[in-house]
Order: sequence, then C-alpha cells, then structure tokens
Amino acid sequence: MGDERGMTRMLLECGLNDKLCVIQEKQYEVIIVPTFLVTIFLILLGVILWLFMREQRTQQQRPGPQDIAPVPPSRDLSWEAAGCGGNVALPLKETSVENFLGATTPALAKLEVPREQLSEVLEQICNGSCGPIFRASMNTGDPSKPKSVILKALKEPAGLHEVQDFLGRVQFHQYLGKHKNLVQLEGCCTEKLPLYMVLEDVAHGDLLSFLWTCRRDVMTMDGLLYDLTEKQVYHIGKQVLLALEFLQDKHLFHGDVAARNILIQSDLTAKLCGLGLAYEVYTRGTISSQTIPLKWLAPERLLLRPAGIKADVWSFGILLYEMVTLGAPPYPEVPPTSILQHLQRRKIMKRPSSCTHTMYNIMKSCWRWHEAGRPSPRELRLRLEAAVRTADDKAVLQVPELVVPELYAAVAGIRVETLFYNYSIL
Ligand SMILES: Nc1ncnc2c1ncn2[C@@H]1O[C@H](COP(=O)(O)OP(=O)(O)OP(=O)(O)O)[C@@H](O)[C@H]1O
Repeated sequence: MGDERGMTRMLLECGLNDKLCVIQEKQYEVIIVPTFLVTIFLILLGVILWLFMREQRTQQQRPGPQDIAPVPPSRDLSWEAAGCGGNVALPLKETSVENFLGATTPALAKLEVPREQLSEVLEQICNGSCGPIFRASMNTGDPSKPKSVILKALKEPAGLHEVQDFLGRVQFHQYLGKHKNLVQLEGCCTEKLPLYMVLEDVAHGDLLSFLWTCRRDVMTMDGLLYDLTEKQVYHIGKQVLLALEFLQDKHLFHGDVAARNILIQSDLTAKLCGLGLAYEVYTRGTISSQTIPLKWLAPERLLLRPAGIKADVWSFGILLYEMVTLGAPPYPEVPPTSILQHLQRRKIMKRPSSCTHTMYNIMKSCWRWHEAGRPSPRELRLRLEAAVRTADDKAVLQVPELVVPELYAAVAGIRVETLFYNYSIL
C-alpha cells in the first residue's frame, strides 16, 4: 500500500521519463546512504593505514639484528684480575663523578702524572673519539729536557658513564703493556676532571699524511725522509703485523687497521693507534657502536657478522694498497655505500700500476671472501719477510697528483673532520 502511494505521488510529481526528478525524490536511498557508507569506509581505511604506518615506524626504530651486532655478556669495568693485572677494581656503586674518581685514583696511582708536570699545551691535534687530543710538554725533572707528550682528554661535561669508560680505556692500555709497534701509554691524570690519558708523542703523525706528503716535492723534514720504496712498504707492513700478532695473542683484534691509524717515527718505526675498538672487543667481546669507514671493512664486518683478527687481515690488504698508491682512497670508482654489493660480486681492487705482482698476490690473499682462506698475521708477516728480500729498495714510489682532502674524504667515505691536521699545515 505504502509503496503504491509513494509511486502515485512520484508519478504525480514527476513525469514518467524524468529520471532526474525520480532520483531527487529518492535522494535518501540513492545519494545520502552510499555517500555515508563510502565516507565510513574511507575513514576506516585511513585508520588502518595510519596504524600500519605507525607499526612500521616503531619497527624501524627498534634496534634489530641489522643495527647492532650481537653483544655477548660484557666484561664489566670492574676489571677482574686477568683484565688488568689484578690491581684495579672500579667501584661501580659510586654515584658522583668526584666520589668515583676519589675511589678509583688509588687503583691508578702507579700511572698518575702530577698535573704540574704537564706544562703548556702546545697545540690541539684533533678531536678524538673521547675528546680533544693535544700535544703538550711534560717536565721530566731536567728543565733542559722537557718531553713532548700527547694528551687524550675526556671531553666535558662528562657523566659518570663517560668517566668510567675513559678510565676503562686507560686501564686497557695498561693491560696491553708495552709493544714497540703500539702507541705507548705514559700515564694519566685521573684524580679530578679534566681527565687525561698521557701517551708517548709519535711526532711525525699518521701514516696517511706521510703518504700524501710523499707525493709532494718535499725531500726531508725533521729527519723524516719523504720517499717511500717498495722495501719500506714491506718494512712498515711488517711492523703493523707484529702489532696485530700481539693483539691476537691477547684474543683481541684492532678493528680499524688503516693508514690513518698508524703513526710513524723518523726511522719509519710504525705504531698502531686508535685502540678504541680493541677496547670494545676487550670489554664487550665485539664491536658495537663506532662507525668505521666501510671501504676498509671485511665482508663479515659489512654483513654485521661476528669478526676477528682475519677482518684485520682484510684491512691490512687495504693498507698495503694505501701505501703503494701513496694514500689513494680504496675502490675510487665505487661509492662507499655500494661496497658490499661490489664485494658480493666477488670484485676486488685491480693491481695498482706501482704494485709488483708479488705484493698484489699478498693483497689478494688478504681479500679472500672467507676468513678461513686468509692468512693469519703471522703467516702474512712471514710472506712479507720473504718478499722484502727481493723488493726494490731504489725506485721511489711516485704519484704526481696531490690529494685534496675533501675529495679524498668523499671518495673514501670518511668524514673530513676525522682526517688529521698533519697534511694541511705543510
Ligand atoms: N701518540 C700519538 N702521537 C702522535 N699523534 C697521535 C698520537 N695519538 C694520536 N695521535 C693523533 O691523533 C689521531 C687520532 O688518534 P686515535 O685514533 O688514537 O684517537 P681516537 O680518535 O680517540 O681513537 P680511539 O678511540 O680509537 O683511541 C691520530 O691519527 C694522530 O694524528
């Protein structure tokens, strides 16, 4: 009945062929309800999409296996007997920095250098991982013989955690002990802030700057001859390997073997510095946080797999390349972020023109994909000792192009501010 009445009304008001009029009559069913349903549908879709994106974002922020390598239970910084000769126990309960330092100073007393003994700061060398690094003069008791030392400072303001970590680094140096190819700890100033680690001054600075300077027409400066032969490349390489053997004997590895982390003296004695990662290996069993330039890293490091001394062997191959090219950036044609894909295609660097086949074969053995296939530091050292017998001691390595540090940094994938000053002041 009702339908019939509605139909009659419609027929009365609308002509039979006037569809628009019919639609206007049925506005409620034809337009409003579907519009309402579509709106509800769109709102629901929006909410679902928002929830989905929110979940995605939280997953990205959560540190997954991609972000950090698995960290085994840490050796805490209370330094058990094996850790630092059994003479130090850092009281982790202490809450204020002053209390903490007061309680730990006796443990470091043997290393303490009275601040009055450190006279003037001669210059700031660079900013290290913990803070500024200075060259200073240390009073040796004989006023005519002040000694130049390097002060690694803890940047301020420093919280308890940073202080603990810094003292841990000092003690790690102490634990390592002396080796002629590792930069030597002379002492520390830790009874109050600012904290300093006092190191021997390896005055000629880092090997990378030295290599770049060898490209120039500089013959000699402060007793250092800026000429490099194949034989000397082996000589420096051998010393780095001795340092790596030393670390390996202590179940450690360096983690950042590169020309920028090797210091040289005028007699071409090489000393490995930048032991921050070895310290991490010591305390945590693995490397976690620091960003190392990718082009020096072994595939297992790039793949965030557990790594060891054989990853240093890979980097040692890159170091040989650096030396023989007088400090060229590795893989110049590959963007730093594409290095893993490059290596996954089993591509390695070609033999530089200045590199003999013997040296290139040594490099290639370092760049075997599987760690097991790479030689140990000792095996490598023996190969270098054999190679040095027939190496060229006359022909000086030459590269005509000078290095533009900014360009180098971009190609090598290094932050330019981490390159050190030695080169630019020349
Ligand atoms: N004993 C030293 N003699 C001369 N120069 C040094 C010495 N120690 C460090 N340097 C200079 O400071 C730079 C940075 O040193 P290093 O890598 O040891 O510090 P870092 O950044 O604090 O690293 P890490 O945290 O790994 O110890 C070196 O490349 C070198 O130029």
